[in-house]
Amino acid sequence: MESRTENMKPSGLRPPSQYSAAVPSSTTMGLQEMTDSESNARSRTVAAAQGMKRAYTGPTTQPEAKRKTLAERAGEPIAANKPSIPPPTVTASSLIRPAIKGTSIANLAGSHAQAPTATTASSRYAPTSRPPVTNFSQTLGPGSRPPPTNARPGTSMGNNFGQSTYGRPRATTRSRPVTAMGDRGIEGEVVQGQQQPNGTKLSSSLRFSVRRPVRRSVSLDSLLQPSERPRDELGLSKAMANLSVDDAVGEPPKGGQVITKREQQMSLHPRGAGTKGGVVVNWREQKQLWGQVKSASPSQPKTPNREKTAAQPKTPCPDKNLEVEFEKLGTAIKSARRLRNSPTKSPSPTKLPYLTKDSNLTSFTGWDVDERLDGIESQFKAMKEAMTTSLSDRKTLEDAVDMAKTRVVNPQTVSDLEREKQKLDNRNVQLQGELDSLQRQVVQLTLDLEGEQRKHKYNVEDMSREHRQALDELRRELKDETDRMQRTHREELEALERHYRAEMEDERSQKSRELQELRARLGAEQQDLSLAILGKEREIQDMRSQLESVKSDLDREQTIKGGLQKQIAEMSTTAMTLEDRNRALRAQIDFLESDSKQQSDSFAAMEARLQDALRIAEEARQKLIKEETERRILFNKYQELKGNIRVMCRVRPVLNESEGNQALIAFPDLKTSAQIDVTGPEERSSLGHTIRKVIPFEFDRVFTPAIHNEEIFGEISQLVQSALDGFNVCIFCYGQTGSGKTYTMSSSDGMIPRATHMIYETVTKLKEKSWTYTMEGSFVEVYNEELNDLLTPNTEQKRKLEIRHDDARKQTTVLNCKTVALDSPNTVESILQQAQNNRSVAATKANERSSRSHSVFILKLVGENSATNERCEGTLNLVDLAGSERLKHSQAEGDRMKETQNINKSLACLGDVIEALGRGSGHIPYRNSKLTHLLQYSLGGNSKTLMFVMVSPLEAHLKETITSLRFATKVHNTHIGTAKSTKKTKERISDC
Ligand SMILES: Nc1ncnc2c1ncn2[C@@H]1O[C@H](COP(=O)(O)OP(=O)(O)OP(=O)(O)O)[C@@H](O)[C@H]1O
Repeated sequence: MESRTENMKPSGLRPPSQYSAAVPSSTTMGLQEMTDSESNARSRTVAAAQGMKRAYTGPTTQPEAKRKTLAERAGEPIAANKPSIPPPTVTASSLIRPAIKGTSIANLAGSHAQAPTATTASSRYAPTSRPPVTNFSQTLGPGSRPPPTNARPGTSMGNNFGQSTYGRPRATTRSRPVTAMGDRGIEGEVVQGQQQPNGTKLSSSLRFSVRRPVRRSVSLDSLLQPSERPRDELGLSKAMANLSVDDAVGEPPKGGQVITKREQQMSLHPRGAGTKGGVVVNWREQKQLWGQVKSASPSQPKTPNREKTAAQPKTPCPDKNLEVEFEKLGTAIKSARRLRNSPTKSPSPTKLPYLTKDSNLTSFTGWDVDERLDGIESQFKAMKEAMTTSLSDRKTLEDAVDMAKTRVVNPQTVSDLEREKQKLDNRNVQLQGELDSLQRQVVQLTLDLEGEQRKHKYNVEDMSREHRQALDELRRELKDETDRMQRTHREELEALERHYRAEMEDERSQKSRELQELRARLGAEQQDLSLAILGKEREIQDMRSQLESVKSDLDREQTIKGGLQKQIAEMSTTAMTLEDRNRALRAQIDFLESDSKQQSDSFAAMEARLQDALRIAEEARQKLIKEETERRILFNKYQELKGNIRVMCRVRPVLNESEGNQALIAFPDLKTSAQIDVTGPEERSSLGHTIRKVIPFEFDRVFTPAIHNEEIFGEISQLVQSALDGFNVCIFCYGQTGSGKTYTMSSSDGMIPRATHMIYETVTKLKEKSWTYTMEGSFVEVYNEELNDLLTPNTEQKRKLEIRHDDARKQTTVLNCKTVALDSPNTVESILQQAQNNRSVAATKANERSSRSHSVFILKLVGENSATNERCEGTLNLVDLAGSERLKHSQAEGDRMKETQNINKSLACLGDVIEALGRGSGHIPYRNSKLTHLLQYSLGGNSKTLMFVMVSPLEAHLKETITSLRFATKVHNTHIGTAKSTKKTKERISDC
């Protein structure tokens, strides 16, 4: 057996002592007496080996197997002559493997000597499904089992009982001579039993030598066709194979013969016929025996075997034993299953040999008992079937034995057998000779083949060498070629690189030259362009100046053209008149030429009527001039009746939400539009309540935020007319910063442009009444009590302005002040723009662009009437006062504070002057401030003064608003010149 089997653990199902004691000694052991180790394939080997080891002291100590006598051999062909006996379908190992405690498959096999199990020992690793080996001869030949590997140990048939393998090299086992078994002997390769690691030679009796001869048998089978073999030889081979299988589990040899235990028990073994027990013969031994037979058979006594056979006590029929043992086995399996299913049940003491929970399971606690039991059961069934088959085979064999016995008894049969033996020997010798010649042929062929192989090998080596050399040569050439090509390519590459590099350098230098040229050209072009641009700018400036001059020329030409057109129109009118006159005169001439009296009377009447008409026209013209003069006097009286100093109030609208909350300002009398109610800030009443007073103010006119400049000018246009009539008129705007003074006075549709436009229109109309006017305008500002000329640019040297009063004419003149003749209405816009630019404007916290000076637009109007020789000289002063905010509120510092102080001072002086005028005081403090000094003849006397008090609608400016309104009320209550009714207003408390 294989050496590894020794390493296998012993079955835990039975103590080793039990099984080892049971195996070798008991020749009649039943199934129950077999240990699990024996029945277990893994343990079986050990058990067998141990058993064998105990039985044999060693192969070397055993005597050589006794050669079979002819008598012993005589019975064999008989059994072999029954080829119809079916081979066992179950392998020995498959029988052994599923066995449970107390069951020994070897014993089973031994007890049924008629059921040979021609399987290999390796079948313990093969399941029962392995295809059964029909018989020994069937395992040989092509297409049979695969050849065993060399690792396999020696066969069971030769090594153990035939001879020792000690000191016998394996190589010597090849090419064995023909054995006593005829063709079988030479078919099998005799393999020596292998030395086990423990030094013992394992018995191969548990294995079968069926596989071993396979390798050699292939060639030999091809040499010896089965059809050529005698039928009886085949039968003999099979019988021998069967015998060897059965004997595998047999006892040690007795007297040089290996006799199984079963053969000792039963004399019915087929090979026992004519002999005392079966002979264990492996192939090696068979070959030896064959030689022995050849040499010793003639002198071999025949009778002992026969006697031995005859003397063999007939063993009781094993069928019954088998059946009993099968029953026991079945019962044991059932019990085991029951025990498995009811683990709490104590095992019966009588069934101790079975697997119980008390069994020594330490080594196999991990086994799956159910699976194992299932396996055992299935294997048991298979075994049962095999045994059934074996029994039938046994019966057949028994019949054959009986027949053989009959032959033995019959001397004729013995002689027949001898003859047959002789024939067989002859045949064997003949076959041996053939085999020798065949072997020689084989050797020769082998030698030839080897020679051919050597030759071929040398040829191959030569060719491969040549090929290698050629290949090396080719490789060298290829390498050289590759190197050469690479060198060439490298050189070409370098040359190309040099070439392109040079080209690139050239290109680069050329490009850089071009770039430099381009840069130089670009720089020159840029210079030219900048020069051209400068020239163009100069041209543009020239063109602009030319355009301006052309424009002014055009204006002048247009004016001239207008005048000429007028003249043409007048001339054409005159021409038409003259033509009419001419026609009339011609008619008159014709009439006169007619020289009739009627014509003379008619002419005289017409002449008289013409004279009347001329007289009436003159009277009407005189009346008209007189009426104009009367209108002026009446108008002036009307103005004086309205008051020479008038106060109007204007509330500007809220510009946007960011300005803050709106003050509570009401306009209660929309009919007269003369009242304004301002709700004052919160106050504490005497009772401690928080109250807000509603302060009513009344003026000549109150303008709501919705009123535009046009409507406001309608109110002051009469004052402009007064100026045209020769009165001094002063219209000024008073109010805190941002209340809308400049907007009312100097904006594009403010009072100044509107007044000048009105004056132009009126002057044109007055020409019909023989009035011609000259208009001069000047713009000054009072800043920090200094007079500034706003029409002289700040860049120019400004001379100091001085105020001169002409008491006789009641006119004021400002020396060194630029005066502009207003010969067209457009001139006023340019004057206003120029003045606005030169006006002192500084940033304050109250208003970003607050006017820090009082500006005064002075328009002198001088009119002459050619018809009446009348002359009038009036002055229209349009004053935009500086912001009237209080110093505390404005938080002015430094220069701003000084400005504010001067502003407040001049405003205070204005109030004082107005108050003095109202009181009719003999001394009017005009000289207290530059402003009042400048406006001396426009305040008081027969001058007309209009003060606009400007009101901011914001809650934040409420206090300033009230202050301004109170100042305006004071002015409004001033009586200058004519009597004026004064109304008293009373404050009331609003609902808070
Ligand atoms: N009636 C109005 N309708 C529309 N906008 C107005 C009106 N009155 C004043 N404004 C605007 O209010 C702003 C302040 O007005 P304005 O400059 O005339 O105030 P001011 O009293 O002259 O201030 P300052 O004393 O600082 O010169 C301006 O932007 C102006 O256009």
